Amino acid sequence: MSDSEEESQERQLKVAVVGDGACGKTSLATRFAQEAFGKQYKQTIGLDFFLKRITLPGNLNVTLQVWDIGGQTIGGKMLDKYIYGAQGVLLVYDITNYQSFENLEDWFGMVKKVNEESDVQPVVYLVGNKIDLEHMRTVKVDKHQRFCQENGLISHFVSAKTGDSVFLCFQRVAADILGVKLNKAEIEQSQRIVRAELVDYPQDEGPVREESNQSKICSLQ
Ligand SMILES: Nc1nc2c(ncn2[C@@H]2O[C@H](COP(=O)(O)OP(=O)(O)OP(=O)(O)O)[C@@H](O)[C@H]2O)c(=O)[nH]1
Repeated sequence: MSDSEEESQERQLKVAVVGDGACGKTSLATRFAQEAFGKQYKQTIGLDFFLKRITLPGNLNVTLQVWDIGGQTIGGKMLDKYIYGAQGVLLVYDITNYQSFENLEDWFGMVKKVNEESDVQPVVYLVGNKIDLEHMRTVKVDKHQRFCQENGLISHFVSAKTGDSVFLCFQRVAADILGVKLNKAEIEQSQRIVRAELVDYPQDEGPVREESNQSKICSLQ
C-alpha cells in the first residue's frame, strides 16, 4: 500500500460504553457525537452506534465508533459480542446511584472475560456521570479512586447534561489507545470547547453578579 493510500485510510477505534440502565450512557454518546442532551429517558434495547471524527495532536484524524450498550444486556447472550474487539471501554455509573457503582464489578468482570485470551487489552476508564447533581452524590470520590487503583483504571468525572469533560473523556480514550500524549494546553482547549457555550463574560468586565442571563449561566457551572 502506498503512503498516500495509508494516509487516506482513516483510523477507526471501537469504544464500548457499558454500565447500568439509566446511568447516562446514551446521553454521554449523544453529547459527544451530536452535542445534544435529552431529559427524557428512553431505554436502549440491545445497542446503538454513534460515529464521531476527531483530530488528535499531530493532525491525526480518528473516527470513534461509540457502541452504546443497553444496561439490560447484562447477563444476556449478546453482551460479549458487543464488547469484543473494543480498544477502549467506558465503565459508566451514576454518582447519585450507589447500586450503579456496585454493579460495575459485574460489568468489568464481563470486559475482563471477553479479553481473557487477547494479547492486546483495552484501555478502560471509570466514568462517574451526572456531576451536575453533586449535591445528590452517594458514591464517595475515594471509593471511585480506590476502584481505579485496585483495577488499573483511568478515572473520569463527567456530566452529559452540562457537557462537562465529556469531549475530553472520549478524546483521552482515543489518545491513550493510539499512544498519543495530550499536553496541558490541549486538555484545557478540550474543556473550553464545552464551556464556551455556557460562559460568555464581556471582555475585561469579569462575571456579572445580578439579575441578567449571566446568573443563569453561572448556575450551570
Ligand atoms: N442530571 C443529569 N441527568 C442525566 C445525565 N446523563 C443522563 N441523564 C438522564 O438520565 C436518564 C437516563 O439516561 P440515558 O442516557 O438514557 O441512560 P442509559 O445509561 O443509556 O440507559 P439504558 O439505555 O437503560 O442503558 C435520562 O433521563 C437522562 O436525561 C447527567 O449528566 N445529568
